[in-house]
Amino acid sequence: MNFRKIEHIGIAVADLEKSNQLFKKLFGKEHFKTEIVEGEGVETSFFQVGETKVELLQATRHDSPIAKYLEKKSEGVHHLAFDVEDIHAEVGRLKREGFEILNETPKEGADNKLVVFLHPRSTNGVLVELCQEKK
Ligand SMILES: CC[C@H](C(=O)O)C(=O)SCCNC(=O)CCNC(=O)[C@H](O)C(C)(C)COP(=O)(O)OP(=O)(O)OC[C@H]1O[C@@H](n2cnc3c(N)ncnc32)[C@H](O)[C@@H]1OP(=O)(O)O
Ligand SMILES: [Co+2]
Repeated sequence: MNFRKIEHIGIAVADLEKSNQLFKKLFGKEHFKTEIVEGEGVETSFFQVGETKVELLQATRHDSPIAKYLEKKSEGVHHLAFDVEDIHAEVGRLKREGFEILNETPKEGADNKLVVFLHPRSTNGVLVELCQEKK
C-alpha cells in the first residue's frame, strides 16, 4: 500500500509560542510535543487532530527552508506529509513515475520518522513529504 494517510499538515510560522496559543484555541487542546530537528533548522510543535496531526514549524537558523520560505511568503500551509510503509520502495516508485525527489536517502524527521521530500514543481505546487515510522 502506497500513501496510507496524511501523516501531518506542515504550517510555517514566525513565532511558535504565539502560534501554539492560537492553535490551542482553535483545536481546544494543547500541542502534545515540541521537537527541534537540527538537520532542518526547525523547531516543531505537534497537535493531534483525529487520525492526523498539525505540525507548526519555526526556523531556528536563517538558512533553514522555513526561514527562506517566510522571506518570500506569509505564514501558512507549508507542506503535506503522507505516511508510507516502505519509504525506500516509495522513492523508487515515485522516481520511476517521474517525480523530483529532493533527498533520495531518507533523513531524520520529527516524531520518530524517516522523511523524504518531493519538489513542489513536480507535484502541482504542493511540497510533499513522505514519512515512515522508524522501527
Ligand atoms: C523533517 C522535519 C520536519 C518533519 O516533518 O519531520 C519537516 O517537515 S521540516 C520542513 C522544512 N524542510 C523542507 O521543506 C525540506 C524540503 N524543502 C526544500 O528543499 C526547499 O524548501 C524547496 C526545494 C521546496 C524550495 O527551495 P528554495 O526555497 O531554495 O527554492 P525557491 O524559494 O526558489 O522555490 C522554488 C520554487 O518552489 C516554490 N516553493 C518553495 N517552497 C514551497 C512550498 N513549501 N510549497 C510550495 N511551493 C514552494 C517557490 O515558490 C518556487 O516556485 P516558483 O514558481 O519558481 O516561484
Ligand atoms: Co513535516
